[in-house]
Amino acid sequence: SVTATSALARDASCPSLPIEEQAKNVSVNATECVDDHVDCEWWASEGECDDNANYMWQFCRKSCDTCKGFKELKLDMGVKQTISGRSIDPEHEEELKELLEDTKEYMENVVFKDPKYLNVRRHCRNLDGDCTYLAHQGECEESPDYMNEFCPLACKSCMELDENYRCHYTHDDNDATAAWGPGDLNKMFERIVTDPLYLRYQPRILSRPTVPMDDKTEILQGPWVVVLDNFLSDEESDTLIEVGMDIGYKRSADVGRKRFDGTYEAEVNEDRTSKNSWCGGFCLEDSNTQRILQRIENVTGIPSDNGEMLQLLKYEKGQFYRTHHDLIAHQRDRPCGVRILTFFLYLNDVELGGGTNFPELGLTVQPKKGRALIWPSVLDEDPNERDDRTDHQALPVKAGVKYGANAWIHQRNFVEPFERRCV
Ligand SMILES: O=C(O)CCC(=O)C(=O)O
Ligand SMILES: [Fe+2]
Repeated sequence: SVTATSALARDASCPSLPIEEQAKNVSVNATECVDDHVDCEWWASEGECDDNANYMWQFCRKSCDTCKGFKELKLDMGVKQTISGRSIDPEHEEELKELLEDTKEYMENVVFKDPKYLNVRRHCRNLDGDCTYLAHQGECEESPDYMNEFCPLACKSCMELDENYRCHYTHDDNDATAAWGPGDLNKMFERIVTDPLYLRYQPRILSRPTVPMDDKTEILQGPWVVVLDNFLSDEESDTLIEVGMDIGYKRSADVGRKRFDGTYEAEVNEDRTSKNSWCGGFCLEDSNTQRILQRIENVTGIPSDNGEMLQLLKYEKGQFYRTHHDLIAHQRDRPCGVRILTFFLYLNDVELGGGTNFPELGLTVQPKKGRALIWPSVLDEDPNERDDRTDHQALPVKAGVKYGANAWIHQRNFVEPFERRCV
């Protein structure tokens, strides 16, 4: 006999079939309060209205009890659009009205009919009252990053909300564009600690994979952890702290839950009590920042476009970041790839506490103005895989304030997918 579970596994896979397949089984006219598939009632009883809401809410309206909601959603174009009034040139009112009609038509006849919009149709709206006006002014082309996020309906770019469409993953040429293949991590660190160019930073190896036979020093065997002193001048450190103040330090957050459009929420939690600002915009364009990023590029041999914006950190007395790893697993399958290297900068001398501790290695590095601390997040033999040994924490500041900066470097270009909200 066929049990509900096994039959569900075989047949109820329908809701997770490719979108084109799903579309064959249903009528697209979703206005009547009926189920469009004979198995709707059964799927609903198995919890599919929650697990497969995108499909079920639309095509099993009766069983999921979403008839009313669905009709409402169908008409919900988001925030009411300003198409007349003081800020609108009367000459344009007619055109804006037409544009709004056009949008409605797009929503009804494209977004709610074409099966490829299945995953985005419940979310595609105008989130800004000026979307229609902005679209009329050509902003969909001028500022696609803002418009695709806040005005996808007015721009008729609802598909941009679908991460698979927007982010066009390029698994095939991942290896070709990756900063590191197997063995490259070791090569980079070997170069940094032997090239006479970098003697000026007095490189200190705190941990490394293999210790040379004739080396009598007590170097820990493990992942590479290297300190470079005077990597930044005092003035460079001070300037970074100051621009951080100009931007404004805000409570630090970690990567939280995934949103429908493939982006991730920022999650504030008690494991990380510092504040930070992101060095974008004027901070990124600043010649001081550019010089520092160029220096990091020279030392690592990895293009600065593989790096995130500098994250400028501020820890006040008692603040810390508990043990964590910098690698973000979901990024392995994203265009930017995982974080492979942390290039951490200490921007001031801390009175007491505030060291960076690696519990697995029994190592603590004390902050010192201008000092850089470098460690990998991945393994030399497989630079897409996390090296668990480089777990670390920022110990609480016991006296004074600590300023620092994270330069996180990825396998592939980060700048471009960041703009498309694909990281
Ligand atoms: O502040 C430190 O010493 C380390 C900070 C850190 O690990 C991070 O921000 O990911
Ligand atoms: Fe970290």
